[in-house]
Amino acid sequence: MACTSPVIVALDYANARDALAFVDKVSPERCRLKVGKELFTAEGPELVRELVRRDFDVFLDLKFHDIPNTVAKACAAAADLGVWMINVHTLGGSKMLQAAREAVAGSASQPLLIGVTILTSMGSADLHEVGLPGEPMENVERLAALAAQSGLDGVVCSPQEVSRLRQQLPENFQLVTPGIRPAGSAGGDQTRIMTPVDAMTAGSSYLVIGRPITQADDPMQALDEIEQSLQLAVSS
Ligand SMILES: O=c1ccn([C@@H]2O[C@H](COP(=O)(O)O)[C@@H](O)[C@H]2O)c(=O)[nH]1
Repeated sequence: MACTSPVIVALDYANARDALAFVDKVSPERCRLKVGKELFTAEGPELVRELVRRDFDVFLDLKFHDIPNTVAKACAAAADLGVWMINVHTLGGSKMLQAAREAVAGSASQPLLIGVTILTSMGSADLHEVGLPGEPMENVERLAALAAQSGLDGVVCSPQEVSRLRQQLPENFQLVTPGIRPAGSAGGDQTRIMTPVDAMTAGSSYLVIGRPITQADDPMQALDEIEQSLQLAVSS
């Protein structure tokens, strides 16, 4: 059975043992899983293959950003792992994005190819520091348009940009949103945040959630509560 939940749990663990202790308690129908830089650097592709073998939809969040040839080769290697979604930084520019698009199109498994716009940890002062003028919103809008023109399947953005992007981009364009914080949970290093229900109401396709689940005293209860809040919002 396919997963109908929008929740992608970020497996930001230091090692495979800790990650699999969480994974053993969930099923592929219940949630999707994200493997990011920490876990991938520690454990490599074999853990990704194991999650794919267990039938999970895996988002391999390595945010490739390099010259077009290198990114294309990295995307092809990522696609060959059989993952469901991969990503690149849109700030790599259209040549890099199109090279990634062609590499994925030529792969056997053809994962969704998503472009990271502006990291959800960044506010306007952080953008100005690196020479990007304006607010996160206008930067995200510009980069999301570039991603769409370059043939990507969607973008990573904060939930705060979703309702604006929904008015500008094709209906089937995927809006993948980290920066999700249930009411009362710590923001940590995230700057542009929203609750799971508000993000879905705004039009997010997927909610990427890490610490509010994985660092909770009881991760399964935290996941349950998020799921229940989403179900209640749908039924009300
Ligand atoms: O702009 C981005 C892109 C990726 N992420 C990743 O999402 C999760 C969020 O984890 P939390 O613990 O829920 O903050 C994490 O793996 C990031 O690498 C992001 O946060 N923002």
